[in-house]
Amino acid sequence: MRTMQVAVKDLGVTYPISEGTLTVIDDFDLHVQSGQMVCLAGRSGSGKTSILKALAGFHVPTVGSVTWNGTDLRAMSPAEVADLRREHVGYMDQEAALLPELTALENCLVPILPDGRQAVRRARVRAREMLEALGLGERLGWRPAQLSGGERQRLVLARVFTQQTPAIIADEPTASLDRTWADRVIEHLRNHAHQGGLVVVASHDPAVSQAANQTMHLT
Ligand SMILES: Nc1ncnc2c1ncn2[C@@H]1O[C@H](COP(=O)(O)OP(=O)(O)OP(=O)(O)O)[C@@H](O)[C@H]1O
Repeated sequence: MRTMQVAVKDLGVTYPISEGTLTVIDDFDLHVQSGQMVCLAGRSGSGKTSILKALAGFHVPTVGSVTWNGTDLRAMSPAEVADLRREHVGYMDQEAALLPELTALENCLVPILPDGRQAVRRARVRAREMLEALGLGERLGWRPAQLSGGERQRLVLARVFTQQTPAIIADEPTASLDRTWADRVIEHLRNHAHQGGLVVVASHDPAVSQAANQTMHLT
């Protein structure tokens, strides 16, 4: 697995609002490398998702920098950032953007499509394994609307693991899961780090924090 490291330096996140700007994150620093799982904890609205989105390059920081393996995201074109996410930094969203017309198995293969037929064939085997491991073996041909909230969340996780990116960024990956499934998902994320992956998770779940090497509490 490719070695990854991410350095966040003096990060500031602001949003334009009708009264001017809202500063959500100010002067935030973080350093994570392969083999580590880091948890971002803190009250709702403290800015966890904003940090994860900056890490994944969904918005370029106005203040400070995010650097993956020595390359500042600001020096990368939008296409290069998209490639970074597809090949190296898998992102699992709270809103779980799944394509409604595609089955669970097909949804897992979407990020692999640009890699061509052979890669998709290989990924199909991996996708099945991940879906089975996450309790969706009987749901391979089902569409997202036919799944429960917790099943959809596990499907998004299966998709991220199918991508086999060395880094995984996950936003509240256990939020819709019961304790048993939440613990299994945490185990998968921890194993990814143990096997040399890099994991950053935003979570309210104390079990995620316990499994992580480091927890940063946002206020
Ligand atoms: N696009 C936006 N425009 C304006 N304000 C925003 C925008 N996105 C987020 N915010 C505000 O930024 C703050 C931080 O939001 P963020 O989603 O990062 O918090 P969070 O810690 O992940 O919250 P939660 O635990 O509830 O998911 C919130 O007060 C939110 O209202």
